[in-house]
Amino acid sequence: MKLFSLRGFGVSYRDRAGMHPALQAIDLDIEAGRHLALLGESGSGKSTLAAALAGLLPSNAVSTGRLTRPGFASQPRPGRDIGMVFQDPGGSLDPLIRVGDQIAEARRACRGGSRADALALAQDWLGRMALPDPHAALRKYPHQFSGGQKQRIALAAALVSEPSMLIADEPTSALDSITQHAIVELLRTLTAGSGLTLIFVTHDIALASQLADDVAVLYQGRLVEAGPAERLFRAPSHPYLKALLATRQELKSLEPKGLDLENQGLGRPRSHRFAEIDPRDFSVKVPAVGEGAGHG
Ligand SMILES: Nc1ncnc2c1ncn2[C@@H]1O[C@H](COP(=O)(O)OP(=O)(O)OP(=O)(O)O)[C@@H](O)[C@H]1O
Ligand code: NI
Repeated sequence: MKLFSLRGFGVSYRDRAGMHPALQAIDLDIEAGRHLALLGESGSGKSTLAAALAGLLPSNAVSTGRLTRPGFASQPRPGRDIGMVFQDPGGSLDPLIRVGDQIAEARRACRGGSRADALALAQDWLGRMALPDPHAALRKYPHQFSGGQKQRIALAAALVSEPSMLIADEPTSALDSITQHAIVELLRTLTAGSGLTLIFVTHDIALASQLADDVAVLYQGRLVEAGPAERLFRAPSHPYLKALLATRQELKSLEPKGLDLENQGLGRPRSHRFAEIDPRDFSVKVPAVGEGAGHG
């Protein structure tokens, strides 16, 4: 089943100087239950496309062409039908509200129920997100957690209302690479077989390969490549994707051998979908900022 269908879709942003196209002539279908990575460099239009799908374009955005949502009975409601997580956990979390209350209120706003039940669910979700001591976490504030932990909390708040779809806009790009891969791996295992449709925005091809069924590549506001991840990574046709993959090869050849972080128990991803695109090729960095090193 198609959740979204875009034909000749475009978005421009209006300012005093005029209209600035951010997306042009996008033809794309998004299937329910699939994991789509939106890949592209900074400014290529990824967040604009994610916002358009969520129905959250800012007021100075003007869209053209067609965007239909055949998979939704009515206009999907952000929060209830579509969960969102952003790069900055501040975009998803309120610094002044206890973590438990935030997640519980997200649940109640969408699904009702008692506060006690919602808090129990909040604790449950924090546990699924592998947050240490989920019970104690309920009473803490966001600043008492590390960046990686905050993103786990933001994910719990987005998923607690059981949306049919999650849009994650570079949810890990502010984190160190080991934490990034740990969170993406968590997202992959949590969503595997759940039927949840995932749109994962990233400029990181290694992260994309870790969880995507399908990949859509944006370049300067245009969709230059889209299809099953396996095929695209094996046989890229657009020069931009080819260049990205070539960079990966160069990094690989520069990399010192024998840095086996996995055996040092540093939370490296356990499995990867594509042997040829191994996230580990990118992620050998000094693991100074570890997950679990909270600030509080
Ligand atoms: N609210 C806005 N008002 C005006 N222009 C915008 C707005 N949001 C984005 N743009 C412009 O639209 C273009 C696409 O931006 P967008 O944020 O969608 O790209 P992106 O691929 O998500 O980039 P990044 O990886 O840096 O997040 C850019 O030129 C950007 O400056
Ligand atoms: Ni963006």
